[in-house]
Order: sequence, then C-alpha cells, then structure tokens
Amino acid sequence: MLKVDSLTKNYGSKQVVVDVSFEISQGEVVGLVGENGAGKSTLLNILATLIPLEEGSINYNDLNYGADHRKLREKIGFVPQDIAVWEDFSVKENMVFFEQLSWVKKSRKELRQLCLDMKLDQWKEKTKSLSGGMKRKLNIAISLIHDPDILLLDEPTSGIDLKSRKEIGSYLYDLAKHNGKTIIYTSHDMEEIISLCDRVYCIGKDPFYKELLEKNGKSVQVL
Ligand SMILES: Nc1ncnc2c1ncn2[C@@H]1O[C@H](COP(=O)(O)OP(=O)(O)OP(=O)(O)O)[C@@H](O)[C@H]1O
Repeated sequence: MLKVDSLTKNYGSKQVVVDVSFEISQGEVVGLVGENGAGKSTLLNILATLIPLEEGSINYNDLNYGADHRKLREKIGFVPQDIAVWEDFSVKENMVFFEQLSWVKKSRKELRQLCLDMKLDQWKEKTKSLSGGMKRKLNIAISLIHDPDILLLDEPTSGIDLKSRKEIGSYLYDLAKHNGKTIIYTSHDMEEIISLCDRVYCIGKDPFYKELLEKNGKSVQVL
C-alpha cells in the first residue's frame, strides 16, 4: 500500500501540490491527469524520491519516504517524461549498462526478453537510430530491470503509435494484474486512461477531465 498524507509542494511562492492525500493498493493501475502545469510530473517525481519531500508524509508498506530512501528506490521504477537513454549505445548496451547499476541481476536473455515484451526487437541497433517511440519502449524496459514493485511513468506512451500504445498498455496492465505491480502514470490520452486505469486522480481545479472521465464511467478523485 502506498499512502500519501497531506502532501504539499511549493516552488518558491507557487503552490503546485496542495494538501494531497491518497492511497493506492498493490496491483492497481492509477492514472494521473490534469492540464499542463497542474503538477503531475512534480507529484510523480516526489513519489520517485527525485524531489525531496518537504510537507506531508508518504509511506510504502513499512518504508517511510523521510527515512528509507535507498530501500524505497529499490522498489520503484521510474520512466521520466524526457527520454533518458544513452544515444550512442545500442539497445543491448543500454540494457546491460543499466543492469550493471541495478540491485537485481539479469541475464542477457532476460534483458532481451524485457525488450521483446515491449515489442522492441532492434537489440543491436544504436539507440540514436531508433524512432522516438522505440526509445520510449527502451526507457520502459530499463525501468523494469530491477523488478520494481511500483512503476511510475510520466507520459510513457507519448509519441508512440496507436498499435504500440495498445501493446504497451496491455503489457503494463498485465504487470499489475498478474505480477502485482502498482502502476501510476500520467497521460493526456483520455482514451488510454479510460481503457487502462482502475482509478484516476485529477490534479487541478479544472473540472474538464473529471467530467469527461466520469461520463465514461471512470472513478475520479480530485487531488
Ligand atoms: N523546478 C521548478 N522550479 C519552479 N517551478 C517549477 C519547477 N518544476 C515545475 N515547476 C512549475 O510547477 C508547475 C507544475 O509543473 P509540472 O511539470 O509538475 O506539471 P505537469 O502537470 O506535469 O505539466 P505537463 O502536463 O505540461 O507535463 C508548473 O507551473 C511548472 O512551471
């Protein structure tokens, strides 16, 4: 269980995340939506321990975000909004590089399989020659190397074609439902949010997203 209590984040005098509380259970797929600048990436970055917690508390099972940073990082996989891979490395070299930094060891075969699960089969190709969508798939595969419990994805399917989006979406859904991973992700693609998410959190005051999603039968909580 991931439990967030009274979380607030300001950038100087600008309040971005204001007194936010929620709980997410193991195996849930939760969408995070809101207009540009609403604070989705900020919240994900705090959950990923990349932005320090200033006000409020966050706990994952018996781990506390104030005290157990290292242990928490072992449990979290993060896919940032901006693609973060080594352009001059091949897909294989990227996977091996990040595996060597990882807490969990994986064989070349297992690393390759993670890419194939993403429908990314250009194992020996230089990353810079891949399309933007393929680089995103590589980024997702990298985030899964250490078998995280929680997967935080910031617009993971942006720039990916519809067929691949659906493939990645169903792969992520299976990871949650069959492997018990907890998935929180942001997207501006409401169709994807509607088809993939168990629940949705909406950041910001604009009722647009809440109304649209509720019309489509989704359970939405405004943060
Ligand atoms: N390091 C920072 N310093 C100051 N302000 C910041 C910083 N990072 C983000 N902000 C501001 O905080 C607000 C929330 O930004 P954030 O990136 O979390 O929004 P978002 O909902 O993810 O937006 P988008 O949908 O465009 O990705 C924005 O107004 C942004 O300008």
